[in-house]
Amino acid sequence: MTASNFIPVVDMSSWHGGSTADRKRIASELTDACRRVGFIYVVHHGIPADLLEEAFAWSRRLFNLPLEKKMLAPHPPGPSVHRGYSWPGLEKVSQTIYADEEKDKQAEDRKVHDVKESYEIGSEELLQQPNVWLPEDVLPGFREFTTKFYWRCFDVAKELLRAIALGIGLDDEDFFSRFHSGLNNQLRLLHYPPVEAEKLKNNEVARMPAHSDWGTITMLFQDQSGGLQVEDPNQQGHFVNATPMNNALIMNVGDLLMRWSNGFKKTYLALITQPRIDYLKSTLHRVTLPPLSQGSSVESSMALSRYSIPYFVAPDPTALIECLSACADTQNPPRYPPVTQDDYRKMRARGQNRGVCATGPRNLRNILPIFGTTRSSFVVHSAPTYVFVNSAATELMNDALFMKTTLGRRYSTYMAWVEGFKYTALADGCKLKLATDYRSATQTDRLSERTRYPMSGQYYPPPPSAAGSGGPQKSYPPPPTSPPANQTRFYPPPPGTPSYPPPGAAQPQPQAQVQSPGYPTPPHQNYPPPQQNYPAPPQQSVSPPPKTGTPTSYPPPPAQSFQSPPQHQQHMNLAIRNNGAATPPGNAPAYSDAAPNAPQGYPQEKPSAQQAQPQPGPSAGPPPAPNMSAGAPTPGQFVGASTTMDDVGTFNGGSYRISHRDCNTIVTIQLAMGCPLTARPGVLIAMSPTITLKGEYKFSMKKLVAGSDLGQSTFIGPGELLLAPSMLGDITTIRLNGEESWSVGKDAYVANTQGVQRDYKRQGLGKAMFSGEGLWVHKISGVGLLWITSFGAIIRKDLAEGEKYIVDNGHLVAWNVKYVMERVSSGGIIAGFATGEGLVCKFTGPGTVFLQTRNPRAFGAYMAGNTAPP
Ligand SMILES: O=C(O)CCC(=O)C(=O)O
Ligand SMILES: [Fe+2]
Repeated sequence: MTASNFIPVVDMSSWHGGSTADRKRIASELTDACRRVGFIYVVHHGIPADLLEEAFAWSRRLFNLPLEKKMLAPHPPGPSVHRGYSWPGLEKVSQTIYADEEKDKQAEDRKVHDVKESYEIGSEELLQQPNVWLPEDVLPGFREFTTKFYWRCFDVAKELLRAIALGIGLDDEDFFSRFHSGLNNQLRLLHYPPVEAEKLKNNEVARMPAHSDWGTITMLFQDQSGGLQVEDPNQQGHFVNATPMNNALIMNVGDLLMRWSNGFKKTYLALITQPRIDYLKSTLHRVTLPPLSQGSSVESSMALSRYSIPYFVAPDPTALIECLSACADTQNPPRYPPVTQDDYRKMRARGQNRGVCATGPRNLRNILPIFGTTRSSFVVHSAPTYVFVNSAATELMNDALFMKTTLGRRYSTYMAWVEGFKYTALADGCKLKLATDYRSATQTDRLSERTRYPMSGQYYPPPPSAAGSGGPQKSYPPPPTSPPANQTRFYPPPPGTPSYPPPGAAQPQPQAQVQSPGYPTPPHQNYPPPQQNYPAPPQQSVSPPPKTGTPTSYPPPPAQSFQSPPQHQQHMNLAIRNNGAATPPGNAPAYSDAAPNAPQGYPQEKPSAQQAQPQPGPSAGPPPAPNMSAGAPTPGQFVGASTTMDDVGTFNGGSYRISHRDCNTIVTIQLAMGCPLTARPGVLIAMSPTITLKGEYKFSMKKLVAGSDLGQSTFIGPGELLLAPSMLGDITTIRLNGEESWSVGKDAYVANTQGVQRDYKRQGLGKAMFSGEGLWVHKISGVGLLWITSFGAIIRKDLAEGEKYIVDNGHLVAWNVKYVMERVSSGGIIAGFATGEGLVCKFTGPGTVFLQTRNPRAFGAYMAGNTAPP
């Protein structure tokens, strides 16, 4: 079958200004083609040929730039922002569904990189996805042209959406337009470099594997090279050429229009339902070897360079895509739960980039090993939704992603993301019933984005210049040398919170790397801004006590007058917020601007855009000086390392993101080729198959006491790692600058980058040691990043020179301060904890102490008390 008689052609010339009959005819031709094939050549669409030529000329100019220039606008890590330049091999498109017996084939396929480069452009209005532009002098005029072209394409898109609304039979021609302000579309410039035809044919490399698009419609412009193929909806797995047609655009239906119209993907649902034919199809398509010219053989041919420009039309992020009543009836009830564009996009993006397909049910089985559940089988039924663990898999009908988290030793939660909604179940034996089916989930289980989307990252192979280093581990090609063009952006606070101005001209600058070996640094990042601004402490004082009654007079607080942290740091206080009532009366000590002898902060290895903004956490720069009143910090003066916002950053050879900080914290680490990372055994939850793992055990006498605490796992990139501690708590990053040594509690150590040294030591307790109990800690020094975990939230306390502070042992996480350990008897300052008495540590500044808000032992005792039989 040839393209011309397979993909219908629709001529829009009499759409504009045509009679009602003309418009109805065009609308029904278009919609009919959407029903039968899902792909349509649209001619006389309204974009002039010379404008299209110009667009291709800009694309060629862009991709002809040297790599290091293109890397000045790198695609940010993670699936949430899809903008800027993606180098060959970065993205792996996949949607193929494999039968169980084809597992090996699928694993093989995932190793095949997509040989394409692309540049994604969105609207400037979509703040969640800031554009990543090249510096203007690298390609003057590029930004202006592509922006203009973006909006020109949208004009055409609006007409196509109108025609579809009319063709479906909606009374309201503007129905779809109302969900499309245009800000959420995406213009994609694509270049497929020349490649040996034989390699493409043999699947040694790919151009773009079969997939459906995620939005409402796609308008695709392609050059004359060929290679685009569309699946024949009547013959699964059979693809036909979408031969280039001069000046035509190819329109195809995306998943969201399919869902709106109660459409189907034959591949998934035809097996279980008899689909009606009148649904709009989101058809699989791919880019592969173009037809060879007559007489030439695959062995001797090259697939030439190919350029294409898709324009993805998507509803606004919050638009709820629900089955249209015109497309459902009692025989054909809605097939898909409502979903917002943003939810759906994220679900697809996750699968797309991780090499895990988020929409193919059978791919669940490929996901399971990633989450370490190789011995379990999961079965998902549509309604009610059940998950069976350790039982035989039968049939999978929903699109789902699973993740397992462990709560202590006994309980596991299994979370399923089905069609973008989260289900949670607690294992009781081997059978799990999910909490909700999707209908109730849509109303009651709309959890926060962070909770619903656990996979924060994706595997980014290093840029091509960095690949293939076969040499010794420490010698890697240099990272890209400049930051993305646009890093100055003011992110408005959420509604209802006071807003503080953005940090002045604090644009992150590339900074010399602190660590010695040079790994290819992942591209500089434009992370989303912190989500929250916290209100400033109120200015007013609490009213003085009433004059009547026995006046009680308390001695004034010690004369110490510590200085206030800079204003923005006060706002970052998350651990204890000043609600006004606790503000000390007017005689509070005077504050000045800077603390003498305040401990020095940790140098940034590489500042990120986010780090230029006020943010909490140890990586946010020098610790603020404490603000003391009556010898204790004034409420509002703790610097909470605790936060629910993601902490993101880079290090030499990788990047990290700490997310899900609602007690389910994970750290996602991207490692460049050859970059090592050391972690505590057991913290791994998932990793890319490209990571190599070296288990290493330092055996010594210490092991007798240290047990597994001295063991370590070393992971070597490239790829992604997901690490999580076993406790319910947070994770914090400490940047080590080589000049200090940290003591880290037995259970607090999670992982560190190369350059960090770790030992396990018993603290010299001197006369304070008693009853054989000691305090074993990790002694950590060197240069690099260290990740620690807490039970509960983590609080950072910075101590000025000579400042003293007492902390219960059970709440200690890490410190770099001198300390003295003491036993405090029952009724002492630590009274009230489950142990009744215990060790406390008295610290003397300067330095920093990290505390955890919960005491694991106390919690253990509490749990034991509550789980004992009555
Ligand atoms: O390059 C092409 O022709 C197709 C591109 C495509 O399908 C996509 O980017 O989704
Ligand atoms: Fe596509």
